[in-house]
Amino acid sequence: MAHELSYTNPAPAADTETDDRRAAIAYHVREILRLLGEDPTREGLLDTPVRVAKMYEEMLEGMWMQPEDVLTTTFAERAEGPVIVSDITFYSLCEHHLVPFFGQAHVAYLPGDRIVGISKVARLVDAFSRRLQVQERMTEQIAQAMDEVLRPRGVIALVEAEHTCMCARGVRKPGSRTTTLAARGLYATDPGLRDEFLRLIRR
Ligand SMILES: Nc1nc2c(ncn2[C@@H]2O[C@H](COP(=O)(O)OP(=O)(O)OP(=O)(O)O)[C@@H](O)[C@H]2O)c(=O)[nH]1
Repeated sequence: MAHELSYTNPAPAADTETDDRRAAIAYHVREILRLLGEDPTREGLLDTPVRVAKMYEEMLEGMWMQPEDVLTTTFAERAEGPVIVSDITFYSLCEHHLVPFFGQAHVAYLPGDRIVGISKVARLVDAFSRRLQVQERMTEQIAQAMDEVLRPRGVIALVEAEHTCMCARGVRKPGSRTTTLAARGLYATDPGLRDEFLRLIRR
């Protein structure tokens, strides 16, 4: 569905809103601790609710990042071959269980008239991983944003991840990995380019 790829997120909250939100989340975490039979006033748990609130702010900071603000530094260069940024480690938060999934993203593009600063590709992965996510949507969003902002001849994103909701709980299959792939432009139509990409990232 189109809206799933939307990058339109709330604008960053004002400081007072951030403070209010942090206090409200901490309040609810304290209640969860109580419901779990814990004593939230004991020393080890005293600061936990605020820590958890800050953790969500950090792990979800991509919610307030727009791809066009991330893919900022570009240079007028023509490169015939692909640019591949591989093994970009990311941590995301599964929207079904609110536990992490993490792994590596590999992104390649065939530049149009401009190349992008390579660190910006890793920043883009952060912008989409640090949200409540599913792996398929995250992969599509990376490819889509590269395509829309940079207008390359082609782009491909491959994400490999371990989901703690599958490893530490539920079906309990540690070590299982999920791979997702999204392609646009020439990478969507030319199997040879896909094969080259997979060979160059050694998968
Ligand atoms: N496709 C996809 N599924 C995901 C992702 N993250 C978590 N899931 C799955 O979301 C599903 C949620 O299933 P439910 O049956 O509603 O939840 P559950 O009872 O906790 O399921 P189990 O994990 O099988 O115990 C599970 O199959 C998860 O493995 C993801 O990124 N992509």
